[in-house]
Amino acid sequence: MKILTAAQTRQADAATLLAEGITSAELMERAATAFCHWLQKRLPAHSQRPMHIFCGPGNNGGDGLAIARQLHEAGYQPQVWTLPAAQPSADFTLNRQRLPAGLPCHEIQPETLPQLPARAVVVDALFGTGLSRPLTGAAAMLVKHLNQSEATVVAVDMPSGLLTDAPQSPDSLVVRAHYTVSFELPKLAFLLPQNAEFVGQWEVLPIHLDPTFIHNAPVDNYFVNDNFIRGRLPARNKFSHKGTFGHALLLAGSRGKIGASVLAAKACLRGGVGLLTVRTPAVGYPIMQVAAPEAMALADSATDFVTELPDLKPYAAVGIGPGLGQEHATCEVLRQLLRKTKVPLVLDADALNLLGANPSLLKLLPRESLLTPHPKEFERLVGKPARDDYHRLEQLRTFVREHGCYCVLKGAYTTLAAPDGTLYFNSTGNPGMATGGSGDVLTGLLLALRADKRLSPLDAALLGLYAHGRAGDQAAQQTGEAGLVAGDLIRFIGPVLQELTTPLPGL
Ligand SMILES: NC(=O)C1=CN([C@@H]2O[C@H](COP(=O)(O)OP(=O)(O)OC[C@H]3O[C@@H](n4cnc5c(N)ncnc54)[C@H](O)[C@@H]3O)[C@@H](O)[C@H]2O)[C@@H](O)CC1
Ligand SMILES: Nc1ncnc2c1ncn2[C@@H]1O[C@H](COP(=O)(O)OP(=O)(O)O)[C@@H](O)[C@H]1O
Ligand SMILES: [K+]
Repeated sequence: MKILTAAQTRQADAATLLAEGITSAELMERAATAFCHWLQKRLPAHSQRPMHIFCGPGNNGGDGLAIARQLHEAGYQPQVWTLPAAQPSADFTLNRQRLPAGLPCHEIQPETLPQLPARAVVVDALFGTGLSRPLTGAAAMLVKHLNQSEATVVAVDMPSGLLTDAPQSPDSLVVRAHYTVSFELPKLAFLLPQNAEFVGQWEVLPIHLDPTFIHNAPVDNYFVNDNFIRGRLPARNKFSHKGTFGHALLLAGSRGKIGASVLAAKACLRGGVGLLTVRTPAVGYPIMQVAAPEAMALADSATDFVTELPDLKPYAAVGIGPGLGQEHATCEVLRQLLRKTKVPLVLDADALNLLGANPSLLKLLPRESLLTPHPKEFERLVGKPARDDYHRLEQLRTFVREHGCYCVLKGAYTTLAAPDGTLYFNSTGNPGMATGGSGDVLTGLLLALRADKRLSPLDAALLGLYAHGRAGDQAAQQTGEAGLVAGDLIRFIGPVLQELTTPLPGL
């Protein structure tokens, strides 16, 4: 799914009007109907909860007025409030005129702000994608009032005051919505942690914007949902053998962190790798042999950490990092690996910390390597903290372009950056996965997919992220989010990959 900018969203609206030969008011009606269906499913007309719809002067306010009319027709009894405005938009004016006489509509004045008890439902239709500057005056006062109330707030398209694809100044007022109901495609603002307190739980409803426009729109950002992943994982050929899916090498573990290497190894095996060899410090050798008998273990001559790089000839991909530690000798293993490898690399955890601490190593990074930092590891890699989430995304684009690599910034909506700077925001996963070892599982899974020669680097990374999150979602259904541990993810990897496998064409 593409993520359009605010400007592209306007163009998509215009293209739709042209392609379908409809008026902007008709498109607005479509958005309002979609919103009302959403609300009606959750809040029946007979609930008797007081409802206040706040409308701005533009088309977001126009949406609010059309929503008020439609809800009124469906038996709700909303109160409508409009901001004083010199030049409301044409569709605002049209929908203001279309409000039925029996529907109360007031202009907002400081002294007439309505009481908003906890039972009240507020529809925020003040500003959407057309916001061009921080809120001031009556709008600012109203947003303060909404945010101080305990009412349930549902934002139309955007929480008012939030910019669609750029940070607003830190002291700007933004509505804190519990729900944001948007149209057609997700907005970049919804995907960033710093906006979570405003956006709340969000949803996108289809309003059938022109598919040709969307198809042709050049974008820097994609939202990775089920449709976007379908068709990327080919079915296994009947005559495939273990060589088809590659022999992976994993360098992981140190005393006290052998568990990380076990989690990564098991995830790699469940990810469909043909063969797996794990280089482990001597202390991990018996553990690995017992915990993951399907993997071959190569014991290092050192007891507590990895000091030797095996001969790389047999391997189709190499993963390094989980539980590795940052000993000097281990750093030298990483240096040799970066110098010698001719196959895809997956780098995680301490391998990334070593890269961050030794800039000379970063220069050796082979092109198309896949790095999987969480935000702190990413900060160490680039050497300076991000000003905010938008700046971090810019740092991410710069980093992948400079190093010709793929980089996965982990978190909710884990973000994959491709070497050309395109960003892919993953849609699966849940906060139950914020637990030690989830990242090790991801590394193992990505290693398996990078060893599979049938997959491009981009498809391997996208599939890995999506399947990892979906395994987390399925695991959490059984364990609950709090009860989820990283090991639970592993047994769902196989079934999830099966679900994502492209079936034979139907007859
Ligand atoms: N046009 C269409 O065909 C559709 C538009 N839709 C709605 O239209 C919205 C976009 O409408 P608009 O482009 O009119 O934009 P908005 O309604 O978001 O706001 C624009 C208006 O607010 C003013 N404004 C911007 N920032 C302000 C500020 N800080 N303080 C005071 N005034 C400010 C502008 O001068 C303009 O009058 C979308 O978010 C969506 O809700 C939907 O109905 C879908 C279809
Ligand atoms: N709130 C969340 N929503 C979705 N996924 C999450 C969330 N929190 C963490 N995750 C996922 O869990 C994994 C955690 O990885 P990481 O931070 O490296 O942990 P560890 O080092 O303990 O393995 C990442 O893949 C991340 O995307
Ligand atoms: K809004």
